[in-house]
Order: sequence, then C-alpha cells, then structure tokens
Amino acid sequence: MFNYQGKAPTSLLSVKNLTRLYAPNTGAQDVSFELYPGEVLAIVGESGSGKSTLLQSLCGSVPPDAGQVIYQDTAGQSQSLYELSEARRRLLMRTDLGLVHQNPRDGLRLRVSAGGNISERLMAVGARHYGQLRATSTEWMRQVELDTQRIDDMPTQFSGGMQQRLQIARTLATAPRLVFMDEPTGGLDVSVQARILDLLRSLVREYQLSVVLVTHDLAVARLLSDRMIVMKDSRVIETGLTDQVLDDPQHAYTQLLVNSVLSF
Ligand SMILES: Nc1ncnc2c1ncn2[C@@H]1O[C@H](COP(=O)(O)OP(=O)(O)OP(=O)(O)O)[C@@H](O)[C@H]1O
Repeated sequence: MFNYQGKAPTSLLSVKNLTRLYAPNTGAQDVSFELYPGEVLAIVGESGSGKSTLLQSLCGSVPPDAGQVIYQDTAGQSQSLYELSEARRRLLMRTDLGLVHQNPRDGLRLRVSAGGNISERLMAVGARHYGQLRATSTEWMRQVELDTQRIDDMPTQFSGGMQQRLQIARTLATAPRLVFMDEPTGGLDVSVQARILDLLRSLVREYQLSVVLVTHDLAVARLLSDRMIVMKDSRVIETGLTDQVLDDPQHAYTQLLVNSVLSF
C-alpha cells in the first residue's frame, strides 16, 4: 500500500475548498484534501452526510458551487477539472478516471455482452484490433475471477456479485490513473461482499491503484484505505491515517461511529 516514508510525492488530486450545497448544511462544503499516487482515501460518514455529493463533484459529474478540483495529468500538468472545456473534461474522464458505481447496472451496458462491455471502454481510448480486444477482455475477466467461457453472455445473465466483478473489470481495463468507487460492495449479500472486497484489495495492491472510496462501512474503509475523511452534515470533521482515526478517533462523532461498530 501507500508508502509515506521519504520525500512527499506530488499529489494526483488536489481538492481546494470544494462546496456543493443543495440547502444549508446539505451537500458538501469547504472540503479540502490531497490524494497521492497509489493511495486509497476513504470518505466515510452516515447517510446524508454528503459523501456521494462530494464524489460526484470530484469525478466531474456535478459542478461545485465553489472551490477547485485539480488533477495532475499523465504529462504532469495540473488540470482544473471544471475550468476545462466540456470536451476536454469528458476526454480526461474517459482516459484517466474510472468510476465504480454501487449498482453495477449503472456502470454497465446491459444490452452488450460481458466481453463487449470491457472492449467498449478499450475502444473509447483508441483500441481497434478485434483479436487484441478479445484477448484483453478475456484477461480482465480472468483477473476479476469471472468464467471466461461466459465472455459472450449478457450482464443480465450474471448474478449481482458477477455484475460487480464485470463493472470492476470494465473500469480497470483502461488503466485509469484515478478510480472513484461509490459503495462498491453496498448492494451485495455479506458473503458476496467479502469476496468482492478481497478482489478489490488484491487489485489495489497489484496495480497500485489511486482510489477515492465512498463507504458508510468502517470495516470496508479499514480493509481498503490508507487514509480517511469523516463527514458529518456536509463538512469534514476528521481526517487522518485510517488506522489512527479508527483506533484513536478524536472527534466525538467519530468516536460514536467507531463505538457503534462492535468489531472490525
Ligand atoms: N440532487 C439533489 N437535490 C437535492 N438534494 C440533494 C441532491 N443530492 C443530494 N442531496 C441531499 O444532500 C445531502 C447529502 O446527500 P449525499 O447523497 O451526498 O449523502 P451520502 O452521505 O452520500 O448519503 P448516503 O450514504 O445515504 O448515500 C442529503 O441531505 C441529500 O438529500
């Protein structure tokens, strides 16, 4: 996982005083943080605290009312997400960023085969050779432990857990530099959740993924993240290394959250 030793690297994502409010204290306000390459940052908090609003603003889908989202592109240039033209922002989102939705159906094309779902993303970044697309899609199905014999099956023929694996494969196949995950195990049975979490943990390690992960589940944050942000009523109330925050929470609300979970 992320190594904090030595010289501080340049941040991949820099969020400055981001605000998106739907009503007073409803949404996300005055959020600032840095995300470094290879780091997994969890955003936690109870339902309605503003986690998804923040994530949507970070990944380019909901413009903030104020503040900046600055992304370091492959060429090392700082790109202020909402100061780019719509076309440039879309291109950046397609080539550099990936999003795993809570509901796999939101991140899959249901009328396209499993292999087609993965190939489509590869084609969006320029891949064209049919044999190569097929081979890469097969390899990604293997990576997420899906039966490669089912490459021509439709996602609707898959179980919820299998659909989530396919969505993860589709998202990671283009090697995004930054992956956003919104409750990636949220809608699944507990046993399926555990297996998807195992998979995500090994993929994060193997590919040194940089991830912003939204979860209300502290156990998920513990398992996957290096650092965490705790939100309440639209604001960040605590931030720090995951183990530190969970083992020694400073804010009364974080203490309550941690104490409400028996063991994790
Ligand atoms: N499009 C919208 N229009 C109006 N209010 C909204 C909109 N989206 C979110 N909100 C409100 O903003 C607040 C934060 O919602 P948000 O979905 O960001 O919270 P959350 O922490 O992700 O919650 P959950 O864990 O339940 O998904 C809530 O009070 C919600 O009702």
